[in-house]
Amino acid sequence: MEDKEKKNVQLRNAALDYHSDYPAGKIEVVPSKPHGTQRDLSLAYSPGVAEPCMEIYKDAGKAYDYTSKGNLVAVISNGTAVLGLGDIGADASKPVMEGKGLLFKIFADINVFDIEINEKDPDKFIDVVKSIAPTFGGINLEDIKAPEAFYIEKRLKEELPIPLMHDDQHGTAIISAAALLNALEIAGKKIEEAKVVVNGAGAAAVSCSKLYLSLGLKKENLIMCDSKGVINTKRTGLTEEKVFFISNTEADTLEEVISDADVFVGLSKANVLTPDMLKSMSKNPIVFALANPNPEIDYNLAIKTRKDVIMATGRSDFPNQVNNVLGFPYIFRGALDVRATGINEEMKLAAVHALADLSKEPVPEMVLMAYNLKSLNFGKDYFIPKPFDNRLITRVSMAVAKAAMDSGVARKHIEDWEEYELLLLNRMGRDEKLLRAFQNRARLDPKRVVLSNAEEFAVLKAAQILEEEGIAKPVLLGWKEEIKAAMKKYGIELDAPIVDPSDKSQEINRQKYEDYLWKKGSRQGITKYKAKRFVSQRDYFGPLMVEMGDADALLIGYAKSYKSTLKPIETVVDKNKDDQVLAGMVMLLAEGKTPIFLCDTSVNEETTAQNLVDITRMADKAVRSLSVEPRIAMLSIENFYNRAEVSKKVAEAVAILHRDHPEIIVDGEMQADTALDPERLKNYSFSKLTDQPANVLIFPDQVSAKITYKTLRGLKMAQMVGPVLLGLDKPVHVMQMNSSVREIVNLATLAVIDAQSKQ
Ligand SMILES: NC(=O)C1=CN([C@@H]2O[C@H](COP(=O)(O)OP(=O)(O)OC[C@H]3O[C@@H](n4cnc5c(N)ncnc54)[C@H](OP(=O)(O)O)[C@@H]3O)[C@@H](O)[C@H]2O)C=CC1
Ligand SMILES: CC(=O)C(=O)O
Ligand SMILES: [Mg+2]
Repeated sequence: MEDKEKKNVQLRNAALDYHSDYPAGKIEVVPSKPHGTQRDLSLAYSPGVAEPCMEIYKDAGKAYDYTSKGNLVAVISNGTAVLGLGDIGADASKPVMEGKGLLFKIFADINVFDIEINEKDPDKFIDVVKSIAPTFGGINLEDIKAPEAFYIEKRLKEELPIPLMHDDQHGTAIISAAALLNALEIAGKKIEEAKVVVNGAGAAAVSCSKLYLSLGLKKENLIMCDSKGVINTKRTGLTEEKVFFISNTEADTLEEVISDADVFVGLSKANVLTPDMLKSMSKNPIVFALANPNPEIDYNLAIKTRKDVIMATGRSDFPNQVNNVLGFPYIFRGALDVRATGINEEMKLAAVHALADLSKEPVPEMVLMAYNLKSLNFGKDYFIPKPFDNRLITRVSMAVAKAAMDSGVARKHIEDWEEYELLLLNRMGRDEKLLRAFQNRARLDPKRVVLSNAEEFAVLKAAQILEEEGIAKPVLLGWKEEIKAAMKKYGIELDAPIVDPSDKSQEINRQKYEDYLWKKGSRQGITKYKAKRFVSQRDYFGPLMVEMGDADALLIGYAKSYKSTLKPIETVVDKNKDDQVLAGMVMLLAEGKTPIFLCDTSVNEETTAQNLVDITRMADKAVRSLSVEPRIAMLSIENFYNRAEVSKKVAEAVAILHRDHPEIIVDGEMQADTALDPERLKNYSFSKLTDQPANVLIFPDQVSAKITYKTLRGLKMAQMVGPVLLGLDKPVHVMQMNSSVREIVNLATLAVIDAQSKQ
C-alpha cells in the first residue's frame, strides 16, 4: 500500500474509532444546577419550576434569565450540501453537526443542540425551524445547498428576532475575506485591481464573492464558475444569485479564465484546479482551495508547482486553514452576549477586520506550544490566525458585540469592556487545551524520561503513550524479567530500553555511580560499602542516571511513600543554586476554570516565613515557565488580620516578598475562598491581587496543602498534574502512590519541558 493510501486508511479507522468510542458521538447534555436532594428537585422541577414558567409567560424576554436559552444555539441542517460530500441526507449529516456543537463549546463555551431535519422543501423546512426557534438564543444553519439556502436564510432572518446565520455562506465569507486582505498584502497587490476567479457558485461562493465586492473588489474583475463552467452571458436558466455574477466574457472554462488571474477561490469540489492552470496564474498567485475534506488542489502539489504560491486550504493539517471554525463560535458569542436581534453586515465586517488584524500581531507562546512551532510570523505561511489561538474569543467576540451595539441591533449593552473581556477569558480556562499545549511543547524535543516501577501496568501504559505520542523517550527502570512479564501479561508493545540496576549489563554504570555517590554522600553517612549496596537499588540508580547525564528526567515513587523516595533524591541530585528549599507543586485543572497551582504539597512539614518566601519565588518561576502569568495568594485562616500564629508567619513572608520581590504579584495572608473569588477580593482593594483571583496558592505548610489537594483528587473535581518537585537542578519527580496512567503521562510531559529548558 502506498504511504498516502496507508495514511488514509489509518485516518479512516481512527476517525471511526473516535466516534464510536463509548459514549458514541461527540456531545452530551450536562445539568448545570445542583440536583442531589429532594429540595433541589422541587426547585428544578415541580412544584418550583412553575414559577419561572409564569414569569416567562408574562414576559417572554425573561426566558434569558430563567433558562439556558441565552447560551444555546441550534445547529440545523437538512444534509443537502454536507462539506464537499454533497446531498448525503439529514441522518448522515449528524456527525458534522455534532462536530460543530463540539467546536462551539470548546472555543466559545456555547451549548448546542444539533438538529437534523429530514425536509428538502424550503417552505416546510422554514416552518420546522420557526416552530422550534423559541428554544434557542441563536440559530446556525449548516450545509444546506444553494439556491435553497439563500431563500431559507433570507426568510428566517426576516421572521426570527435572534442571531441567525447560514455559516457556509457568511462564516466562510468572513474568514476568507480576512485571509484575502492579508494574502493580497503579502503578494503586494490591491483588492481594487486584483483579478479573482471564484470556482463554485453555491452558498459559500456567492456569499464570499459579495463580501469581497463590499471590501473593494471590482465586479468586472470577478469571474465565477459553477459545475458547467464560467457564468457568462451565453448561459441560460441561471438562478437569481448566479445572474448577479454573469461576466462579460466569451471564455467558458476555468482553464481559460484562470490564466493571469491573481486569486483563485475554490468553494466547489476536490481536485479541479490542475497544476497547469496554477502555472498560468499571475505572479505570487493566491490560491484558496477551500473544498472539504479535499481541496481543489492538494496543498503539497500546489507548493511544488509554484514556489511563489500563497496558499490556504480548509484543512487543519496545512498552514493557513481558512475554515469557518475561526468565526462562528466567536460571532455567535458576541451576538448572544448583547442579545442581538440578528447578525448584520456591520457585525460581519467587524469580524473580518478583527481576524485580519490579529494575524499581524506577535503570536503568544501558548499558541506556538499548541502547534509545535518555534515561531510564527505574518507572511506566506501565516496570514490567518490558528484555530487554537486563545485570543480569538476576545478579539472577534468583542468586535462583533461592539458592532451590534453601534449598529443598533443589541438588546443588551455592555458597559464595562474590561469586565467583559475577563468574562470571556474565564469561559476558556479549559484543562485539555493547556495539556495539549504542554504535550506539543514536549514533542518538539522529546527527552529521555526514566520511569521507575516499570513493571506496574499504569507505568507501562504511560510509557507506551509517551512513546507513541512522541512526548518522551521512555526508559524503563526495574527488574528486567518482571517488566518483560508485565509487558506480556498486559499486551503492551514498547521499544523503550529496560534498565535493570542489578543486571550484569549495568556493571560499568554501577561502578561509575558508586564512586560518585560515595564522594558526594561521604559527609551524609554514605560509606563505600553503603554506596556499593545502594547503586543496585532503583531508588538511587534512577536519580544517579539523571544526575550523571545518562537520562534527562526521572519519575519515581509509584509504590512507595513520598518521604522514603525523596531521601535518595536529596542525597544524589544537586539543588538548584538559587533555591534554598525543595517543594512540591500540583497543578489543578478543573473543567471551565483557569489552572490553579498549589504549593508546597509534598516536602516541608514545618515552615518559617523565609521558607515561604523561598517557596513562593520557586512557584512564581515554575508557573511562569509554563507560560502562565502567576497571581499568588499566601493562604492562612484569616484575611489580612494576623491574630493566629500561622497568619503572623504568612504575613511576615508577604512583607518580605513585597520588600525584596516587588515584581511578584503576591498578597496575603488570606483564606482560599477569598483568593479565588473576585467578588470577595473587592473587599480588600489595597491587595495586590485587586479584583482578579489568584492562580497560585501557597499554603502555610505541606500538611494543609496535601490535605487540600488529596481531598480535591478524591472528589474527582479536577485533574491533577504533579506534584512537580521544585528546587532541584534536574527534573526528578516523585509520583503519587498509585498514580493513574493519565497522571503519569502529564507529569512526564512537564518533566520533558523542564528538561528542555535545562539543556
Ligand atoms: N473552508 C470552509 O470554511 C468552507 C468550505 N466549504 C466548501 O465549499 C464547497 C461548497 O459548499 P457549499 O457552497 O455549501 O455547497 P453548495 O452545494 O451550495 O455549492 C456547491 C457549488 O459547487 C459547484 N461545483 C460543483 N462541482 C464543480 C466543479 N467541478 N467546478 C466548479 N463548480 C463546481 C456547484 O455548481 P452548480 O451550481 O452548477 O451545482 C455549486 O455551485 C464544499 O466543498 C464545502 O466543503 C463550504 C463552507 C465553508
Ligand atoms: C467547513 C464547512 O462548513 C464546510 O466545509 O461545509
Ligand atoms: Mg459547512
